[in-house]
Amino acid sequence: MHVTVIATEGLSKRYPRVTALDRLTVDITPGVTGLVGANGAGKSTLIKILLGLSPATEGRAAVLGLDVATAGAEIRALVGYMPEHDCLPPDVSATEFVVHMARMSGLPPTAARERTADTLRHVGLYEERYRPMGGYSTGMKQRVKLAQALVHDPELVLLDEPTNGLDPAGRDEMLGLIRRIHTDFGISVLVTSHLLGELERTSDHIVVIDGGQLLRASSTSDFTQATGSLAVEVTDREQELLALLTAGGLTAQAGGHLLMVDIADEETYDLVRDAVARLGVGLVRMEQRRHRIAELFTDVPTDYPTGPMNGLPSGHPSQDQEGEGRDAT
Ligand SMILES: Nc1ncnc2c1ncn2[C@@H]1O[C@H](COP(=O)(O)OP(=O)(O)OP(=O)(O)O)[C@@H](O)[C@H]1O
Repeated sequence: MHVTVIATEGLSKRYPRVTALDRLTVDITPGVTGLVGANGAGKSTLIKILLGLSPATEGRAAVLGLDVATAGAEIRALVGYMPEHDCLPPDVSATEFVVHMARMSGLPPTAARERTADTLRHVGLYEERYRPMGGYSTGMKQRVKLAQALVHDPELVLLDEPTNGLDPAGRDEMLGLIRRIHTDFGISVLVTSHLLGELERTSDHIVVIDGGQLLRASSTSDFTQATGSLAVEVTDREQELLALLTAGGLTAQAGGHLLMVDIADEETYDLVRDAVARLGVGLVRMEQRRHRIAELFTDVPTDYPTGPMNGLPSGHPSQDQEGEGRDAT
């Protein structure tokens, strides 16, 4: 087991007019890692460099301990890749296609057929797998793309925008499948999305890039760290409770029967409980509001077509994806 599945150091990719990656240094450990960034942030560029398909302009990167500059073929034998765009031949069935991809990865014919059947079943394609893919829904095509990334039993899969174009139910199913790639098979996953909210649910670690630069890399729990506020709902006398808490040195706001109390430290809970007891009012609930990743980014563009939970780290409204409006969760 590699302690670091992906490591980059000062990695840059410059095109004549655009710097797609700008001195990116990041370590990615085993598990599910979400790579978040607006359209054009450099996610696909990073994936192509990691697969050894596109040379970096400067800097270094290693995948499973192998140098991307010299060991591209070895890396591609150990890594599965799900590309962002539709790339499936319409006249071929999922079974034929995935068997072909398994053979390309070096599996002998019988193993390729067996692995194909298992993998297609795993991603939820059954009888449809014998029909030409031209008639498939977007969700079915995404599943085939996922299956071909998994068929040769890789150590790591790189999934480029796997939820693209899916409706909310399809997206949830895809996110569940992605999670299980790691929990059921122990395969590490790097999954990209411009939607922070969905990666927060799926990933152990989150890496945020913007304009080709690293904005943040940490565990998902650090992102969602509970430093926020305590929601306290009482049956009545909320203004008196507010006065008591404020007198006790806490910062709080009241609205209706609900008070939002800033958590100063562990004692905050005791102070709230004691004040409620002193007033003799009923405590309906007391719960901590966790910050969600998207709330950490304050400069969400106002013209972005989705709700705030899917906010982006900077102002790059989505322009070129087929599924606009699909993000309303
Ligand atoms: N072959 C290329 N030639 C010139 N510029 C490119 C090329 N490939 C990508 N770029 C530019 O590099 C930047 C990063 O692109 P990249 O595709 O990596 O972004 P992304 O985060 O994957 O976004 P998306 O989800 O839209 O693909 C963009 O400004 C893009 O226009």
